[in-house]
Amino acid sequence: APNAKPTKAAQLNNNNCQRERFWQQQPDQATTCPPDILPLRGTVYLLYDVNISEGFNLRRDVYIRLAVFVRRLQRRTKRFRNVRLVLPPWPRLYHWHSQGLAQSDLLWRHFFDVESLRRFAPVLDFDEFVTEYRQFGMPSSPHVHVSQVFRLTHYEIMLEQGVFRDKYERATDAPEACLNAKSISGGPLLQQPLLRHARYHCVRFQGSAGLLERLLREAIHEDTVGVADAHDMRVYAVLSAETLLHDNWGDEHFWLARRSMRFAAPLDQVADDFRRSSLATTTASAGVQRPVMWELERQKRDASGGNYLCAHLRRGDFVRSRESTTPTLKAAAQQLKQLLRACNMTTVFLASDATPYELLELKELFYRYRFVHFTPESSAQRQQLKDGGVAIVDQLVCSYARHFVGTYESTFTYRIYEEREILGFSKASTFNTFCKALGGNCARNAIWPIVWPDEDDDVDDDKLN
Ligand SMILES: C[C@@H]1O[C@H](OP(=O)(O)OP(=O)(O)OC[C@H]2O[C@@H](n3cnc4c(=O)[nH]c(N)nc43)[C@H](O)[C@@H]2O)[C@@H](O)[C@H](O)[C@@H]1O
Repeated sequence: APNAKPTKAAQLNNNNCQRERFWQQQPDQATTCPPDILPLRGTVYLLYDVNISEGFNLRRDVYIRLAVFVRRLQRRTKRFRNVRLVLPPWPRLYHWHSQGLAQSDLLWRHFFDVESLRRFAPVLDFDEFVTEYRQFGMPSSPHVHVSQVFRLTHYEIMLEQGVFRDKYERATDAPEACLNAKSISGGPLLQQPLLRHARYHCVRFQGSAGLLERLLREAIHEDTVGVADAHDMRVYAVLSAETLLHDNWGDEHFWLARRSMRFAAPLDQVADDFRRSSLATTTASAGVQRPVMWELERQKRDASGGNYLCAHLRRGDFVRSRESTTPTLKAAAQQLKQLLRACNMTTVFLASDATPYELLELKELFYRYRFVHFTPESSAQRQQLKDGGVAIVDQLVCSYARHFVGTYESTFTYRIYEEREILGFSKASTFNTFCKALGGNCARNAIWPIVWPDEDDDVDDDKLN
């Protein structure tokens, strides 16, 4: 009968079919799914979290470690064909000082273009994961059940007879802070009260993300011994994921993942508008490449940039904890003026976490120049961007500058270097570092240039086994 309620099985099958189409990115192919479509069985959801004290830009790097790992896992091994990396909601970070903004539990799509991430690796924003879990797993359960949680911690001694070996072990004799699940973050797993976990392990871990494959296989094996449907859905979580190293730092896979990290369109728009109105710069006039999709980017080194110098001057905790390498405001201004003269420019854009008082002081030091700084134009815009979004706008404005200088050992600066590498600037205009004092012989940041895939290389040549 046409109005009969679909059976539970048919409903589930249809759900599975819709999910399959979602992942194949063919949403419009058919209005109804064939009834005999195979459900997406054996999905493994990998949740992860990063130590609460880590900042935004290190977290971006940890994402790349996991995205490269999960993409490779999915492409290479049948068991993990349906692996999904779940993006951890952003907790309120230590550096997000502004009051009166809703700054905890932010989804990744607030900052990043998740569809773009998804074209590199199978990732889900947290709410998408919960929806999938409910639809295809346990529709009636109020909680999401994580089978096993692995909290990573370092070995006390890293070298064995002078050799660094990749290894891990479940630790029963680790410090209390690791062993005690309750002390993870002083709250629920990933700060998400709806997550419930069964087994919790403290794991000494040393090595790259690739080593997680063995850990996951062991966990799946333990969970499926004697279970009727060994290919049921599974959820695992890795905590303190910053412990993982890159499988191969700076190779073409790293850079594909990095290029797929496009910012959310509304943030891009704010940066675009600001560059146009305050710095008379557009994508075209800066001669940078920004095709709609990152897959269309090509090797390039001739971007000219807008007619301004950008400085990322890290203050805040750096002033105290990195006193020996962080310049005073006066020393920073001296170095910038020297650069302005050398580049024959009169405008400086400053990205900084400086206090309003420090900004005023800096502005005075540039009285003969044009000193530009981004602040949201209204309280509504501040509410929309939040502290994390304002920082991204700063990074985007610096990425389009003719010349850039950043702060020693700041991951915020490193992400700007990377963005400029993708946009096509010369290395000389990008990899520059403030010294403690003008004319000093100082340590500089490392230069890690972009690696483009060979035109003939198939970077997706991983084989299923
Ligand atoms: C050594 C480590 O350095 C790490 O900092 P570092 O790598 O610079 O970079 P991040 O880890 O991103 O942390 C710095 C945070 O401070 C704010 N911030 C820094 N510079 C700017 C800027 O130019 N504009 C705006 N709007 N905001 C800025 C922003 O919230 C950013 O995420 C710290 O996270 C760690 O706690 C530790 O101190």
